Amino acid sequence: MTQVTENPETLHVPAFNPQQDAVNLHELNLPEIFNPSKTNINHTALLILNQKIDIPNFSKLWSRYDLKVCADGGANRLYDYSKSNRYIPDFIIGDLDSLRDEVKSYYASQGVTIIKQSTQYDSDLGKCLKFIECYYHNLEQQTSISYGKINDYDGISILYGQLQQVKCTTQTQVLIIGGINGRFDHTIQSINTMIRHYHNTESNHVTDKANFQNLSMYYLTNVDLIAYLPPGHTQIILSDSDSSTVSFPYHGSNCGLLPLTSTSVKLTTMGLKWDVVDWVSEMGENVSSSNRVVGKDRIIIKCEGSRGVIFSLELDYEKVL
Ligand SMILES: Nc1ncnc2c1ncn2[C@@H]1O[C@H](COP(=O)(O)OP(=O)(O)OP(=O)(O)O)[C@@H](O)[C@H]1O
Ligand SMILES: Cc1ncc(C[n+]2csc(CCO)c2C)c(N)n1
Repeated sequence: MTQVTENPETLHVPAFNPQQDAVNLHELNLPEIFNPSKTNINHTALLILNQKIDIPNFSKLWSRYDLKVCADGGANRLYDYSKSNRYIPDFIIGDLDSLRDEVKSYYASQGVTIIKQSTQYDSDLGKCLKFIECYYHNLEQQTSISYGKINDYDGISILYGQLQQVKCTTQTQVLIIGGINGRFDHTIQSINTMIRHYHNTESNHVTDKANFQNLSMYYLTNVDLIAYLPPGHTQIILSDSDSSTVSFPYHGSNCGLLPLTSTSVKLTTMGLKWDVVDWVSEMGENVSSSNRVVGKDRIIIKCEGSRGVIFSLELDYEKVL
């Protein structure tokens, strides 16, 4: 039987006990996204796509993330963002059809590595994500990639295929700015890339799926954060440590559980204003939008099915950054 419960504005949600409660436990640690600590995440990357940068307190994110990559015209956006104090990325990657000449020569003069990948069978977003994985994989294996030797058609994709055969043990977190709420085809492809990445449907090397789960990716807009919650249980951490008070940054925030995959998903939640039990959700049927965070410290979401659900969460930037 499916069930929706309307909760009070604040709800205690007990910590998840993996031994007792289930296998396949994932964690979405919200404070770690805005202020990553080295104890939980080994590597971080900020990926700038080609849309105007309008994230409040962008400079804080910039200083808290290690590797900075711009996808093609994303470099124009970074260049235009601040004329007085220019932000210098580590890499610019893409087919380079959008990168302006003055931006290219400025960043080249600042030592930025510019990698052309002219294939039209992958988005510049896809190329950058593969590159980030290769970059950290390589760092871990202590091998050196000569970036000048990557073929300028699809060299990153080839390198990516080769590296997937070597197990990687570190955790990388990629925060992506600019992939959502501009052009609709790009927005849907951004969501598709996130789902695809998790389920590894793009690579022939499916022998070691764990490799792909070492990289987590999130989209940030000027109003919300978007994440993929895979099949299994996800514990969404709302505060740094267990506190007796309400976790203010996210408490009361609007959120959505959006079944933007190709199949239905059965959802059970704990910590939302409208919690559900065994609730079948799919496009064209039931979809939970305009829900609200009422859980103290955490929310727990269970997804049953072959695919998970997209989670969107409204942000109060004054509080989270
Ligand atoms: N309007 C937009 N809305 C959302 N995402 C975008 C938009 N424009 C670009 N992106 C993202 O930024 C990445 C780099 O963009 P790029 O500079 O190649 O833009 P573009 O030339 O407009 O893309 P395309 O060649 O596909 O038209 C793209 O792969 C995409 O993920
Ligand atoms: C079926 C199919 N549809 C669209 C494209 C075009 N395309 C996909 S990614 C990309 C690069 C964008 O920077 C381009 C042009 C294709 N190759 N195959």
